[in-house]
Amino acid sequence: MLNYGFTEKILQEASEEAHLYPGRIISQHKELYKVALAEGEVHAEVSGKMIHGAQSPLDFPVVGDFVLLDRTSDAGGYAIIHRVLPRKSLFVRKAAGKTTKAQAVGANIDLVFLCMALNKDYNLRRLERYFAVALDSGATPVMVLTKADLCSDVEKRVAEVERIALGYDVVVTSGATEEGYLGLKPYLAPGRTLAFMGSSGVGKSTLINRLLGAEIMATQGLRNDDKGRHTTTSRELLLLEEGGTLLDTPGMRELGLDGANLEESFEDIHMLAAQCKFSDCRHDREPGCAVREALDSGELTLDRLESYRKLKTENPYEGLSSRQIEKKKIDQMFGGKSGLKQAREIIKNKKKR
Ligand SMILES: Nc1nc2c(ncn2[C@@H]2O[C@H](COP(=O)(O)OP(=O)(O)OP(=O)(O)O)[C@@H](O)[C@H]2O)c(=O)[nH]1
Ligand SMILES: [Zn+2]
Repeated sequence: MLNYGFTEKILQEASEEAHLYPGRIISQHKELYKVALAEGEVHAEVSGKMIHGAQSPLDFPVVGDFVLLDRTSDAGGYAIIHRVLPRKSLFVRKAAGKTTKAQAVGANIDLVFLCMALNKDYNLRRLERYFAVALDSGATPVMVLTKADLCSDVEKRVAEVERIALGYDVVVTSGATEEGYLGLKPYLAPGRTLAFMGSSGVGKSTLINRLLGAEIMATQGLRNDDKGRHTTTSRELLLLEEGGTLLDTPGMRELGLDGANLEESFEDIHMLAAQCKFSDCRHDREPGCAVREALDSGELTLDRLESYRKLKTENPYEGLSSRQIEKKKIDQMFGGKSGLKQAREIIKNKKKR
């Protein structure tokens, strides 16, 4: 049980409803969940009450969630999920079009490896976006630079990434050697849930297989022969040999560029902007602009400022959490300008917290 990341806090919360049993979602296929309990694994569905009471798709369980079930065996029919326990973190894919709603892709991830390869894939601006998504989720990000064997200037790259990492760890790995993954090992711990994010082909599977160890690697091999890689029976929450769990879903891997938290990942620019003479400074030609001063002194690069500006125009919901986005949409629908004002207030308050 504890292997699957159950903490004292979770068990405490679960014990408040003594007639229900705590479990953790290990996979999902449409409305059918697979849940790990102390007694084993069961198939489960959500209760009718949960369906009717749901206000958003985010109210439903997702892989990684701790839930409360009505039984410990599905021999007589699917178990029923009655509650989703409070989440420590949540990764959300934000709406692409107007009709699609936010979709949860992973819950209760403690630490997320943001992978970028040290070859042609290397792109600081993209890493900044992943970083922002991670900060938005509540998980702790770790920057992972993969394929070190393909790079002749690793130190320079590390220094560049450290400059955008705001003090979070930067690790270099390589799948080319047996020991190339060892930099990740210190992050494994019993009860801790890890996940990987990064573009396709950067070497996530290669690293994951090393972390999983021999036994589960065979399972992975089987899955690769299979067209449907993630089927009802496949597990998306995996136990690691060294302790801890790995949450690996297609949705998590691909989770890209929306839902970014610009407030935190561009903290340096925000701090500079706060020192501009005018509070509505556009950092263009205004006198007393701290951002332009930083550009002149080399403290801030033009690249970074431009990627910030670009992201800002691409993501009108910058700095807002999923809940706040919903609020902002409503405000915009009914309040026009005042709605926007309110959104700014939210951002300000968020920063203060
Ligand atoms: N040179 C080199 N090649 C690597 C390294 N790690 C992985 N590769 C190769 O890069 C390719 C992609 O690696 P994967 O581990 O499948 O990448 P991934 O990030 O899991 O990709 P998706 O499954 O699409 O998300 C494979 O051909 C690997 O053999 C590395 O450290 N160095
Ligand atoms: Zn300015």
